[in-house]
Amino acid sequence: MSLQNIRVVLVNTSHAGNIGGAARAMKNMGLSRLVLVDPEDFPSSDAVARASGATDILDGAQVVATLEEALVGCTLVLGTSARDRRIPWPLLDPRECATASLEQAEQGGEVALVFGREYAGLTNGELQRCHFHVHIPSSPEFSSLNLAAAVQVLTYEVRMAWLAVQGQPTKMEKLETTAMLDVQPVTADELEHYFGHLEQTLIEIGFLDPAKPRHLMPRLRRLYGRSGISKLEMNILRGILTETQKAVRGEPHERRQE
Ligand SMILES: C[S@@+](CC[C@H](N)C(=O)[O-])C[C@H]1O[C@@H](n2cnc3c(N)ncnc32)[C@H](O)[C@@H]1O
Repeated sequence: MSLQNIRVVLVNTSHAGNIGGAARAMKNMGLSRLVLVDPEDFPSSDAVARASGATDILDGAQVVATLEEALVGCTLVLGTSARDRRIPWPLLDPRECATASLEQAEQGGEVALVFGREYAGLTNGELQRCHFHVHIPSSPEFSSLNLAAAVQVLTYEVRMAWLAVQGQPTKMEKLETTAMLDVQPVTADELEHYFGHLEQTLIEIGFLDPAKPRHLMPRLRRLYGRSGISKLEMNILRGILTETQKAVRGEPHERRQE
């Protein structure tokens, strides 16, 4: 499972809440290996609170004293930065970063996604330890994301790349039964039954005179034909017709509960 070869490294984080937020983001996206370089406040109840259930990631986090220790065994190191640095460096966007990470991990390599301090980011020395720099293309006027939000963006891209490699869908496939009915179009025969029901009801309420039908039904057919009606919508319309018929016939009817 290649995602296990990708670690998230947080360098010298000040706010424990951001560690929790990063853990939550990682777990949401299927990543599990968190490495903390010299965190200011960890373990911490703030981290647990922000992790919102991703406490297994916090419990399993490796705490080390230096970035060198965090990068032991890594064959690809990607350092994130909110701003341009003085020395130009090979730069990837988050999508390219995810593809490169997955390719490396699929080949059995070890990948580190490195994130900097809340107030100062990564130092130039730390960035120079990275093979590539990654910049999230945020607004140039306000380019710095919250640390946990930056982790979320990169891990999301990793997940999308991973799903593509696995051939797994990125859309929810199994809809609830009601939701299925809401998107499934009605068939021609269901529509025919509906038109029969509609015509009968229009006659019963006195809106359609079968002796002089004019062009009412063809016009209504044209109207419904344009609407791309779903099975659920058809069920609602059929229910309205049934209740209308009961009302004109003086039969008792049930109040509909939505
Ligand atoms: C709050 S930012 C640090 C901002 C810091 N003033 C700086 O100039 O780098 C904390 C960390 O989030 C990540 N980050 C925030 N915005 C980012 C962006 N637009 N692109 C890439 N990483 C970003 C980086 O890891 C950064 O070190």
